[in-house]
This record gives sequence, structure tokens and C-alpha cells, in this order.
Amino acid sequence: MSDVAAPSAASIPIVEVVAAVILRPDGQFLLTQRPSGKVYAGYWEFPGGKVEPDESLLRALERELWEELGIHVVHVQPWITRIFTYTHATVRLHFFRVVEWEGEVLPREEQGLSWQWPHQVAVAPVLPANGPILQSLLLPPVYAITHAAEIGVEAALQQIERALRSGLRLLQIREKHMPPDVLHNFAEKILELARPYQAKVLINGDLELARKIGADGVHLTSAQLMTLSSRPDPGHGLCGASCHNAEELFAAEQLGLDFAVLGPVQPTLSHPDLSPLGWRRFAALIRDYPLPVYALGGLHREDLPIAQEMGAHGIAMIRGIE
Ligand SMILES: Nc1nc2c([nH]c(=O)n2[C@H]2C[C@H](O)[C@@H](COP(=O)(O)OP(=O)(O)OP(=O)(O)O)O2)c(=O)[nH]1
Repeated sequence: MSDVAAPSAASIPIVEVVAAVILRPDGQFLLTQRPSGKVYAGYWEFPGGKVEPDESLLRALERELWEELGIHVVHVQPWITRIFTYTHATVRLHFFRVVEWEGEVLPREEQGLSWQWPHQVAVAPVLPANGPILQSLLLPPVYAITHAAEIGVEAALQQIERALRSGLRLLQIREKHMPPDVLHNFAEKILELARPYQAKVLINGDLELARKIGADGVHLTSAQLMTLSSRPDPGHGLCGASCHNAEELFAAEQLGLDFAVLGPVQPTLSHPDLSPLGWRRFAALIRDYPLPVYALGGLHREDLPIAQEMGAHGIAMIRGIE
């Protein structure tokens, strides 16, 4: 018998990698093709590479984008961090959104370059770790939540229609005290409004209703999240969840949900009992988190830039919809 212990999972070194989602104002993002001689040669990836010893993540990103593409990063936002185990290495991929840069993007290492639309990625194959990242890019920056109980059904429908016209593409129906038949009717009306815009409609808490009316998915309450041992209705529609702390974020990660909503960031009427996290705590909670996160609680459209600086994918809003 050998006296050499097999390496435990904890002792396997993790390779730190930075990857840039370079976003053009028109919504396209850049993929590059791994050159021959590297593992997974020919696969498409986000530009980036390994972090060197004693180098910060940001510095590594700046260096890689200069070496590979000849651009200087001007404005970058943290986004998603994902650990993935390949046969050649376990990597911790730190994905950043690069929204402003200087210089023209050029293939300085003779790699293939291709600008892609999130809804229509036309190059393949993409590195295996990047599948969920491409899915996350499909999520819009604003997630609206209904509050018909407060403003009335007709006013809520009108508000949603206006918001859809101005670009809203993701919506949650959250009407905890509506009688079931009224809710069913309200939800069907919203689905009808949303269809022409290809906006996605999720139902809070009620999986049965979501299935019955053909909604685009469900939004789990934090209580549901903590009791489930697997993602509901796998393979069918979007599934997000409400989180208020690290434990709930961890549960959402374990269930492999599409996104989490974390809050309240600011004081809010919906949760007067919860003390607000504030942006610092919000950012700390989602640092190195693998799912895209919407910030929630007392926010308005003008808060989107700060939320994204803090690592959020976007913002969720109940009262600031328009
Ligand atoms: N750059 C990049 N790497 C990714 C992505 N997704 C993903 O799984 N990876 C993995 C592949 C590799 O195992 C690792 C990056 O290592 P690399 O070999 O490309 O790094 P490097 O550019 O610094 O190259 P090297 O000269 O040090 O080999 O991260 C991605 O989108 N972009």
C-alpha cells in the first residue's frame, strides 16, 4: 500500500483566471478563438488569461487585453465568478464586464475574433465553463416586480404596458394577497401584454400557476429556496430566487438557479422589518458569486450604474418601474 495520500479536494490548486465580457453599446460582445498549441485550441472564449503571481485581478485584465487585443481598459465592472474543473486544471474564472476602452480591437496573437449577439451566438464550440455565462448575458438589466395590491390591477397593467414599450424585458408577478382567480386573470393579461415584446414573465412562488398559464418561469421566495433540494421543474423556463443573506445566496447557487435577487439594499416599504444591506455589504456578499445577481430594495433606474459597479447584473424594482 502506498503511503502517499491522494490530494484532497482542498489541496488541489486553483488557477485564477480573468475573463472580459467586452460589451459594445449596441449590445454585441467579443469572443476570441483559442490559438493552436493551447488546451482546447479552436474553442471560443472571452479574452483574458491566467493571473500572474502578485498581480491584482484588475491589473491582470488590463495586461491580458493589451497583450491580446491592443486595447486599454477604461471602465470595467465585476460581474460573475465561477469555479470549473477541467482535466488539465481547476480554474476560478473572474468575469468582468468591460464597457469602455481605448484603441481598436485587433487580434494581436493572430487569434480569431468575433462580435456576437447574446441571443444568437453564431460561433462554436465555446469553452465548456462558459455555457452559463452566455445564458446570463441573455438576462436584461432591469427586473420589474408587480404591485397591483398597492396601485390596483388596471393601473398596474397600464404601468407594465408603458414599461414594456420603453424596453422592459423581464417581469415578476408578485401578488401575495390576490385571490387565486383574480391572480390567474391578472397573470394571463400580463403574459398577453408581454408576448409581442418577447419579454419574460415569472410567477412568484406559485409553480402550479406558472405551469398552467405557460409563464416563462418561476421566482422562488427565500422560504421556498431554503426547503427545496433540487431546482423545480428542471429544464423548463427561468428560475430565480429572493435572497437576503449569504446562506440564501448559497442555497440559490446549490440549486443551480439562473439568478438571485439580493436585498434590501436601501430602506424599502416592502420589507420595513429588514435592515438594509447598503452597497458595501451588498458588494461583499456577491464577491466571487457564480450567479448573476439583481440588487433590490428602494432602487430606481438611476441606480443601475452604481449597482453594476458593485458587481450586480442589474436592478430589480417594485415601485421604480417607469
Ligand atoms: N481566457 C479565458 N479562459 C477561460 C475562459 N473560460 C474558461 O474556462 N477558461 C479557462 C481555460 C484555461 O484553462 C484557463 C485560461 O488559461 P490560458 O491558458 O488561456 O491562460 P493564458 O492566456 O494566461 O495563457 P498561457 O500562455 O499562460 O497558457 O481558463 C474564458 O472565457 N476566457
